[in-house]
Parts: sequence; structure tokens; C-alpha cells
Amino acid sequence: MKSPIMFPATMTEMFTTMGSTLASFMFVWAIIRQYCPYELRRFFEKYTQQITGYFYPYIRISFHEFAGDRLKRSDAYSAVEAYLSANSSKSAKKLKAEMGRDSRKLVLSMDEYERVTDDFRGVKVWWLLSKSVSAARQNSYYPEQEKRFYKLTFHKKHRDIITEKYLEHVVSEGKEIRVRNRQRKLYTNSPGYKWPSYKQTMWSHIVFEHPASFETLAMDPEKKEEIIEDLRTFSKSKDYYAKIGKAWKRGYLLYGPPGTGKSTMIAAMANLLNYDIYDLELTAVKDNTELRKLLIETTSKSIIVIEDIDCSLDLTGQRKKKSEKSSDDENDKMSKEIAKKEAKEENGSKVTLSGLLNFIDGLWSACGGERLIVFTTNYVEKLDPALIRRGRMDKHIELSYCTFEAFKVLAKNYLSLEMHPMFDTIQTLIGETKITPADVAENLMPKSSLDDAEKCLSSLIQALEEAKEEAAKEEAAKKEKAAEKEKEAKEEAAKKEKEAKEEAAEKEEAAKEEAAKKENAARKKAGIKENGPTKEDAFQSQVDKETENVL
Ligand SMILES: Nc1ncnc2c1ncn2[C@@H]1O[C@H](COP(=O)(O)OP(=O)(O)OP(=O)(O)O)[C@@H](O)[C@H]1O
Ligand SMILES: [Mg+2]
Repeated sequence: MKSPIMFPATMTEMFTTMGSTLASFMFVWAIIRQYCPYELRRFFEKYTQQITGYFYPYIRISFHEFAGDRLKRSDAYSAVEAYLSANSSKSAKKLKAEMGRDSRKLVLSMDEYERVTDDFRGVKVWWLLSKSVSAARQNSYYPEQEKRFYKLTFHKKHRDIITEKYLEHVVSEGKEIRVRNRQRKLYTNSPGYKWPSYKQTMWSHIVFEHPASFETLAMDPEKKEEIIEDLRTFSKSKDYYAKIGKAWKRGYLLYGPPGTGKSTMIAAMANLLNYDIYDLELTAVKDNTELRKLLIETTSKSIIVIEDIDCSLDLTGQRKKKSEKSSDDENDKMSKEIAKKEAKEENGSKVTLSGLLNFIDGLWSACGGERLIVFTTNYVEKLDPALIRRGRMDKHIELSYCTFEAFKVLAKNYLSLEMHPMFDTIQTLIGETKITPADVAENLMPKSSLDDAEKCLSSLIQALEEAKEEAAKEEAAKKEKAAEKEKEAKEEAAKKEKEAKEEAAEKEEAAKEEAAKKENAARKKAGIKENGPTKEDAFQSQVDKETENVL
């Protein structure tokens, strides 16, 4: 019979034994973990995973920040990050704030080990941001590395829709968000320095921060709307361009007098479409090959700008060398030769018209895609027709002097005015004068904190009146000059007419004399034949003979 006191003793013993067995097992497991070869452990883990896979109905996809040995961040990871920061960070409870890679704004995204859900066409998926820590390598200088990755989990019955549709949606939307959030750049080709490195790009850049927009651009609303529509359509027409077999690019020619908003419009275009700007300084490009290299290095979603194209190149194919011409006048052989040599060198080392035509419309122009090429000029008539034909410069936009509609935009921008009694006077004056939007803008801008709208408008009216007066004076001077010229021309014509008349009269006189002489001679001849020489003739021939003898 078992004593009742025995039970607790046995229990105690049992627990003690169990405790020590467990401790021994843990100890042994720790030893095994430490000394068991990695391969063996991996083998067990693999099969455990396979077995659980039969019962676990979910699929997981990882997106690692750095795939393989590459130092570059994986594009897929960046796209997922951008997608989640915009879509799911609202639902995440643990967020982290970081400075955007290229921007100055704080970007919120889910923190590590945070899990968020997303819904796609009624299918629920889970995203988790996790990290794995790789141990520092032996004898390595590098500390242990953290490798972050996103893990997407979804039910296996949704495999098709997730792998085919959802992932495509995440990547394309993520890329778009990245483009939207990125800090745009203003590039220029820098001729000054050349690094020996093969990675050296031919463009240098700064952050593009021009605040111009189409709302603040003063021009006729209809024309503005048409341009905006044209640009938007272009940016969405990837498939269309592919369908019609054309490179996805569009050329714009902006022309008009100085200060009418050509450069401002380029900035507005970049801001509207979220494009970078490549401001190409043609005079700094060595030759056509360099021009091509520059083109290749531009990225898509960009505007390539060549400002004042008429000044960059003589687009008839030859360069102007006026200074050399003046030395020609001096008839100095040496300087002439030097000038010739220089001209030759310059022609040989710089971009030609055909190089430029190929740049815009040649085979290489298709690389990259989604690009606008914009030329600006003050003198459109100076340009070679081949350069601005449709296909190269598809849309020609004239930016001209300020109209009343354009003035209203500026008044709204600068003075926050939509209507004012002084507008009527301005409307009449603007219709009668040529004033650039730049001048209007300058007058509308308050010069001190005490300046109010009225003061600015009166300053504009004054400027308009002055411009009108100036124009009237110019017109009068022109007319005077024209009248003078006309008078001179008339005088010249009268003089010529008089001279011509005199000449004709002289000719007539000479002809008459000649005719009389001939008649006389003929008569004389006829007289001799009929009557023999007359007394006078005999006397005259006697005198002639005597004179001959004396001589
Ligand atoms: N249409 C406009 N709308 C708003 N602002 C304008 C407009 N035109 C000119 N301005 C103002 O005038 C200034 C000069 O304009 P901008 O540099 O765009 O002229 P431009 O046509 O490029 O002249 P240029 O031919 O000399 O290069 C800008 O700072 C801008 O503020
Ligand atoms: Mg300009």
C-alpha cells in the first residue's frame, strides 16, 4: 500500500527529474545548434517548411532592397516602397519619417516589422516590412549588415490575379509616385571640365525649382488650353506613338519678341508634366558626335531646350565671321590668312545644321522616349525651313505682345484683381500699343509695402501711355523718313529723266548733223558729176594744194 505521504515525494522527484531532463535537453540542443553543421540544419528546416507548406494556404513573395551583390537599390523594392508609402501608410500604426531621396519633403512610410493590408479587386493582401541581419564576416572590416525586404502574403487561391495584375499595378503606380515625388533637375552641358572617369556624364545639374505654371502664364486662355491639352495628350500617348511607328517625342517652336514668356512657358511645361529640363547650350558642343552623346545621355520624361536657336548657329550652314571681314578690308594678307584658318577650324569643330537635324529627327532621337524638344527664337523667319518643318518642330507657338486677356491673368497673379474700374482704360491702351508681358508684369509688381493695386495700375497706365507716345513718335519718324526717301527717290527719278532727255536731245542733234553732213556730201558728189567742179570748189582745191605744198 502506498503511503499518502509518498505521493508528494514522488511528484517532487518527478518534477525534479523532468526539470533536469529538460535542462539537459536544452543544453544538448544548444550544443547541437552550435556544432551541428549548417547543411544538416538547413536540411531539417527545408523539410519542415515543405511539410508545413501542405497545410499553410498562403503564398509569400519577398522584395529585397539589394538583390544579389548589386550595390544599386532594387527597382522593385523602390517601387513597392513608393506604392506603400502612398497607399498603405495611412493605415499603418508604426510609421517612420525620412527625407525623400531627392526631395526636401518628409516622406512617411511604414516602419520595420509593421504589417499593413491592401485590397485589390476584393482580394486582401498583407505587406510586411522586415529585415534580416547578416552576421559580420570573419576578419571583415564591415559590420553586420541589415537587409530590409518587403514581404507580400496572400491566399494561394488568388495566385493568378496577384502575380499577374496586382504586382503590375503596384510597380507601375509605385514608379509613377516616385516620378511625382522626385525632385526635378535642370541639366546643362558643361564644357568646362572633363573628368577622366568613364562614368563622367556630359550633363551637370541643379535642382529645378522654377515656380512658373500655366495658371500664372499670361496668354489667351483658349490658346493656353490648347497647349495644355496638347502636352497632356502627348504624355499619355505611348501606345499611340508605338502604333503609328513614330518615336515618342514632340517638337515645339516658341517664337516671339523678347520678354513674351518663352522661357517661362518651358518651365510651366516641365511643371505640368513633371519633366526634367536639359538646357542645351549648342555653342558649347564640340561637334556632331558630342551632340549625339549628349542626346543619348538624356533620360525620358524630359524637355530638351535650345534657347535662341537663331543665335546658336548660322542655320544656313555657315557661321558668321564679321570680325574677320573687317580685317579683310585692311588688305592685310597675314590677318586674312589667320582669319581663314580660324574659320576653317571653327567649321570643322562645331555642330552643323545637318547634325542638329539628325539630333532632332534622326535614328538616335528615338532612344529614351517621352521627350519634348523645344526651340525658342526671337526671329522665326531667320531659321532654316528644314529645321522647323512639321515632324521636327510639330507645334509652332507664337508668344506675342500682351493682350487684354493676358493682362487679366497678370493682374490676377500680381494684384489678386479680377475686375477694377481702371481696367477699361487699360483695355483701350493695350489695344493700341505693343507692350510685352514682361513690362506689364514689372509695372504690376508693388515696389514697396505701401503700394496698392491702384498705384500699380496707374503705373501701368502711365507706362502704356509712354509706350503709345513712343510708338507714335517712332511712327511719325518712320513716316518722315519714308517721305524723305520718297522725295529723294522722286528727285533722283526727275534727275535721271532730265539727264536721259538731255542725252536723247544730244543724240538727236548729233544724228541730225551726221545726216546733214551725209546729205551735203551726197549733194556735192551729185554736183560734180553733173556740172564738173564749181568755181568755189576749184578755188578751194587750189587753196588745199597750196597748203599741202607749204607743209
Ligand atoms: N506670358 C507671360 N506670363 C507671365 N509672365 C511673363 C510672361 N512673359 C514674360 N513674363 C515675365 O517676364 C519675365 C521674362 O520672361 P521670359 O524670360 O519668359 O521671356 P522670353 O520670351 O524668354 O524672353 P527672351 O526672348 O529674351 O528669352 C519673366 O520673369 C516673367 O515673369
Ligand atoms: Mg528666354
